[in-house]
Amino acid sequence: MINIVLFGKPGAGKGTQAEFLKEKYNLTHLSTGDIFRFNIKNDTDLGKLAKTYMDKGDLVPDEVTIQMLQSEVDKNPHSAGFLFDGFPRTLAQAEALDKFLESKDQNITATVALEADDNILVARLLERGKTSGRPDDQDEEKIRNRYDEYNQKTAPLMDYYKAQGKFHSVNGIGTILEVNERLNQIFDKL
Ligand SMILES: Nc1ncnc2c1ncn2[C@@H]1O[C@H](COP(=O)(O)OP(=O)(O)O)[C@@H](O)[C@H]1O
Repeated sequence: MINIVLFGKPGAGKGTQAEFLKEKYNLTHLSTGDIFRFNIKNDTDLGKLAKTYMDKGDLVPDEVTIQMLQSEVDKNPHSAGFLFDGFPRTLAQAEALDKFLESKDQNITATVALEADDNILVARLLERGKTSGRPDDQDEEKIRNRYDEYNQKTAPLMDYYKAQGKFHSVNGIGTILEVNERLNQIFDKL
């Protein structure tokens, strides 16, 4: 069983690459952003709560996110492995994930970061906002806030995983297939 964390700033291409990786390596793809958006669309209590944070580009509180993620993992008891996309995003989430997996005699196999320059990413997000309908993609201030959240809360996780010898990174600039090929090279060695 392999459990992978896909890292990257907003717009780095995590969702796009996860679609390829989940097929090729037979992984269950869990995107916390997608799960929150699904709940918002269906107007659930979780969706209503998450929306107040997401619309501003803030992170949803840890307790809410961790609990949601754990219940999604538990919905897939026969999974051959998970591809976590957009989770963990804080140190508390990373620690909770380690503990949770440990309670199931599992662990994180590796984390892979998609690296890209902020200016390229902001342009990508504004472009995506024209068609995605996502309020957090349509306003440069909200986008910049997501980068601030990332730099303050998520970037320190790289050191957390480096210390465990589980950190890899690939250049996220190039065609979708080029980036996919770089990721496959890492995944094939796990
Ligand atoms: N692990 C998480 N912890 C807290 N909030 C999260 C988490 N994952 C997603 N969110 C919320 O969902 C929003 C969108 O996430 P996501 O779809 O992964 O987009 P992106 O990485 O492009 O910003 C985030 O800005 C945040 O508000």
